Amino acid sequence: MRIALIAHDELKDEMVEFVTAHADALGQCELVTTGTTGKRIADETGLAVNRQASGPYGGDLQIGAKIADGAIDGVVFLRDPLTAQAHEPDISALLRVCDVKDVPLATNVASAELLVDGLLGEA
Ligand SMILES: O=C(CO)COP(=O)(O)O
Repeated sequence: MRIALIAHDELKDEMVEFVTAHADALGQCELVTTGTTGKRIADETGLAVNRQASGPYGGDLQIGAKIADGAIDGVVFLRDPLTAQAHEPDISALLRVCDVKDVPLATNVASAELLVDGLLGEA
């Protein structure tokens, strides 16, 4: 399975916590991340990640392109619902292409648990 992991700054601690809790299952996957999220995950969980650019510098679009290519099976995108992002158009494009390609997308930890359970057979 190829899983994309992305978190806005206020949610990065939650992302590291989530990945740590599911390290066995996620460790079997190819993990694709945006830049800073991936650095946190790699440094703090030891899992290997394929880091793209940071979100504000095109990382969301790079992951969106992989989704368009059929190269991603599921996306966990812990979005900050309380902070405006300068690269909101890129974020919208990523969310949209998930719907276009019918790729499972979780935007909070509760749904991310279900996504991991559904795709990887673990909650
Ligand atoms: O901004 C992001 C997603 O929109 C995440 O990017 P970083 O992981 O580089 O912080």
